[in-house]
Amino acid sequence: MNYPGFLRYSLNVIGKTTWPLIRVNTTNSVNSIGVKSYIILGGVHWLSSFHPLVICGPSGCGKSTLLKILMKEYKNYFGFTVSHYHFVTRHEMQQAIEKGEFIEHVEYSKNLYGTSKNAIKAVQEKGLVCILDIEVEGVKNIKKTDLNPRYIFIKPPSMEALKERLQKRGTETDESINERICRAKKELEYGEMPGNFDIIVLNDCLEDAYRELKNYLWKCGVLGSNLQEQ
Ligand SMILES: Nc1ncnc2c1ncn2[C@@H]1O[C@H](COP(=O)(O)OP(=O)(O)OP(=O)(O)O)[C@@H](O)[C@H]1O
Repeated sequence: MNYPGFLRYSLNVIGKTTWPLIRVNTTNSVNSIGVKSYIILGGVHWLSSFHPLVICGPSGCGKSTLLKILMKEYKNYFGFTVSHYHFVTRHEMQQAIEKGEFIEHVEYSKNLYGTSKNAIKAVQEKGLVCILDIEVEGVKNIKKTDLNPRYIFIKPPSMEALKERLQKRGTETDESINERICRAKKELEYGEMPGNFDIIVLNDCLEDAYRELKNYLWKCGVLGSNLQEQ
């Protein structure tokens, strides 16, 4: 069983030093001398300082699908915050934006969407890695802040495949699909520009895409090195 957020500490584990943070899974982990437990040598750091993850990609590329699998496999690691429409009046939201309460915000179809600092903080205070599923414009805004997340771009195999996925999902009208496809072209341009994202995951075969995403999360330390051994 994975420790819930508050119990996930940064530890120095016998036989190896893990940094900056590891997640301990006592039931399955065996350390270098074959003992199924850990001794805490280092200090305790809350995971709240951990880099958030920004996940971005054209509508229909499979962001939610991949995140659902990730959150199912690592139940107590991630907290989700979407760039959401706030159920307040437009005026109230504008005031909050002016006060600097939002880390990013964008306007689509005359609605304001945004991710508030409080929403991120609430996830981090639970000791979870905060996942932000946001649009390209939101990514651009986040890049101006000191949030310092890992940037992940999910890319569809082709425009045709993207359109087919949106049609099959059955959530959009023809008009909305066309709007999304139009927007996708610009988003792909931005997503594929070198330096804009830490990783571009091609979501053609879902299994391969998930493996690539997970490998990256291991590589950048979001998923702890001790878990890798299990
Ligand atoms: N690799 C894949 N192969 C085929 N279909 C896929 C694949 N990944 C996701 N899908 C399907 O494509 C559709 C769109 O996926 P999903 O809803 O996850 O996209 P999204 O990027 O989260 O979209 P939005 O930004 O609009 O929320 C879903 O019906 C999903 O089941």
